[in-house]
Amino acid sequence: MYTPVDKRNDITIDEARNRIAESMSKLTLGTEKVNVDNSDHRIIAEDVTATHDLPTFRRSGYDGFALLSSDLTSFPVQLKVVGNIPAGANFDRPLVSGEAVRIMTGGYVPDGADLVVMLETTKMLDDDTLEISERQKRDNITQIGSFFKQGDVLLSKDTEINPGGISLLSAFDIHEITVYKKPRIGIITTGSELLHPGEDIVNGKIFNSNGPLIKALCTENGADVFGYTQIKDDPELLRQAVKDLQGKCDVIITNGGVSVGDYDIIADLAKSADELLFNKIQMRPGSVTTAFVDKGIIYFGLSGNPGACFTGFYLYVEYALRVLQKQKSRCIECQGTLNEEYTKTNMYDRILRGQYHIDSDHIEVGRVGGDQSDNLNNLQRATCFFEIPRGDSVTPAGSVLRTWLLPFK
Ligand SMILES: Nc1nc2c(c(=O)[nH]1)N[C@H]1C(S)=C(S)[C@@H](COP(=O)(O)OP(=O)(O)OC[C@H]3O[C@@H](n4cnc5c(N)ncnc54)[C@H](O)[C@@H]3O)O[C@H]1N2
Ligand code: MOO
Repeated sequence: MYTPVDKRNDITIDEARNRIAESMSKLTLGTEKVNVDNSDHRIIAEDVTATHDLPTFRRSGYDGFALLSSDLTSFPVQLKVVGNIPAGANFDRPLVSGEAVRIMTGGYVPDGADLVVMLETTKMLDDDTLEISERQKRDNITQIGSFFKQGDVLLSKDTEINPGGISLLSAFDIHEITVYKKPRIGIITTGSELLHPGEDIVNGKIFNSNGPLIKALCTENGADVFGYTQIKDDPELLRQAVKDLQGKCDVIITNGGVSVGDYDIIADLAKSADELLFNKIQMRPGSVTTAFVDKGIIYFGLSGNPGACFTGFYLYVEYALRVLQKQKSRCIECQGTLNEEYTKTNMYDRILRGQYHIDSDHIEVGRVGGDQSDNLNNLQRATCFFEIPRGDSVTPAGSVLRTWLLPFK
């Protein structure tokens, strides 16, 4: 029997994101220790401080000679070369007036010496006599603690570590750091039309392309996919799939079944949840994207249509995962200039999958592939979204539009 459609309360993209941010900020991720070598893109859970000054010794910035600046009063001046200090070597006595040592970049500047003269501005008169003819402008010495003093914060809590940070920690011989655990995600794809990999194609059935899309996007965004399942449009199977994930996941992402059809089982689950965040957004595609909280887990119900699923992930799930990890979205919001007229109109803002080019003074955006929400021919190629404002007028070329540059593209 036909069931009347619920009236949904539609909200803007920004309002939906605000509701997500508020809910995500109530979740906390545990912490764990990881090896620094494996910490790229992990989020540091406590300040990491310098265990010692850096540099730990006065270091030569150039290949040349270390000497006492007080010896350079008149020119030319001759000094006796009393040793050689390659990088890594020690020099066990203070240098005294009239002496110089050959030194390499990174070499230990001996006590007493307060100046390194670059090799290019020196002359050897014989095997151990050095002549300097010019006044020196800089001492060319990197002083102890000039980069970091012991106790300085190297990387502060909630920083996303990158290879630069890994190198910094390695410079202090720090091998292990405390990071937040990765968000644990469960993915449930729904649809009686979905084939399993390797099955024969038959009328009405399709391969599941959104499941692998969501899985890859979660992984790319620093989450651990704990569960992944594909079920038919059956509320009992959904209940079982949710039960299997409860207690193991921070976030459950479902796909399909959020619209108003007879088999939209996620829409029904959302209705009985502890808190509905939204189930209608003033955008296309993905207007039925849904989010709710139930038993401490945050659910995102992404649309089944591939274009809508893709768009919904970046605008809401990526954003949520980043908020959960105390980071800003990696989708860079900016203004893009439309490269050609767009004639379709809609009652909701339309988020088009596009490509961008950075010109000298602006970012140009244009469509790529089809704009229908069931068309997946541009998911690989899309590098940005841009927003065609709602209304009934054509959007002319040159319009300046809200744009999001997509990460890892
Ligand atoms: N009467 C109405 N019908 C529809 C409305 C509406 O407002 N009133 N909204 C339309 C819009 S817009 C969208 S988007 C879809 C959203 O539907 P659901 O999110 O509930 O998704 P399904 O109905 O389950 O599937 C839609 C479409 O996507 C395909 N699909 C599903 N899962 C996958 C997958 N894992 N991989 C690839 N493709 C998938 C599915 O076969 C359908 O073709 O509802 C419209 N209808
Ligand atoms: O919400 Mo649907 O994806 O617009 O076609």
